[in-house]
Amino acid sequence: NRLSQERKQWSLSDFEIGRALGKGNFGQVYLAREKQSGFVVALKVLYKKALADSKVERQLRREVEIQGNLRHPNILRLYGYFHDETRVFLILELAAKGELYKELQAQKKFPEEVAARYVAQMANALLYLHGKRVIHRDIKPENLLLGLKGELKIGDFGWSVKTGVTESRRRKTLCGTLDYLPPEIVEGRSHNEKVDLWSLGILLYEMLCGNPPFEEEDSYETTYRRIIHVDLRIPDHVSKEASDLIKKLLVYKSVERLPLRSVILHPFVTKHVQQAKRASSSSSSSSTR
Ligand SMILES: Cc1nn(C)cc1-c1nc2c(-c3cnn(Cc4cccc(C(=O)N5CCN(C)CC5)c4)c3)c(Cl)cnc2[nH]1
Repeated sequence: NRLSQERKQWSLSDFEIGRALGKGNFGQVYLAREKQSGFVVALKVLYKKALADSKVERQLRREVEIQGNLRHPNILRLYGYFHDETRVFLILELAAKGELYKELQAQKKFPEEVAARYVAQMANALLYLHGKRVIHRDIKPENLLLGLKGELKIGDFGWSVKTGVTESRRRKTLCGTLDYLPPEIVEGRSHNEKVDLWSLGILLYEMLCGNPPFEEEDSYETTYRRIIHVDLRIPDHVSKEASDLIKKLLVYKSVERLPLRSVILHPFVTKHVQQAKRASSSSSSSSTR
């Protein structure tokens, strides 16, 4: 479609703006329709003043650079961007069913088969990202959206980094909740793409239990201590397969965390999720029935 034409100079007059869909730290997101093609998008409006005050321009540039080059069904497309004197506009794929965290708030917790489907979709998206040497670093419900068929879409790359072979030593300014951060980040040590495996474990726990595992009522220090001690308590209502997968992801030593390929093949996932048939098995099977 026209939107994905590279290097088109977009401007606000190319769009009809609809209702506000949601808002975040630096701006709002509106439903919008590109006038020429009628293509409906989500237009994220960010205020330059707010971005400058919080020194996140570099982060925004990285977000646009990274997300603009990604193509995956479980990653929200960034079609392009433009700016005027006071605002930056990101032209994003519309996730028809909105924000995952609102769904999680409404339902308190998800049934295991729903959580298993989201874990499989996250694992596939992370396999794709890590294959391109991108670490997301901020996997949590607030950054996840839902497409038309209820499929999960990673919607925010504000904290992602493209790393070379060496581990990323970038210090993460610890703003917001610690809940999803792995020990190596809260302890300020070097970290690599295995931070996303930890966050996937936290996400699975929160989807099944309704709260992240190390959450403490407004006590940063206690959360910090529970993370570095991996002080994990899994409620009895969680199945043994789900509990096993959580324990294999929430491991202090990042090298010992279950690799993504094993996550996709884990009994908790295979019990609920029909894996895409491997090409060889489907083509080789002759119809004997
Ligand atoms: C359809 C539909 N129905 N409803 C009720 C909502 C939707 C819907 N929303 C979106 C949205 C959307 C809207 N707001 N948000 C949340 C939002 C909005 C603006 C900025 C942020 C933000 O700053 N973020 C950075 C911090 N992390 C934690 C978080 C990100 C975050 C996302 C997008 Cl991007 C794409 N498709 C959508 N579809």
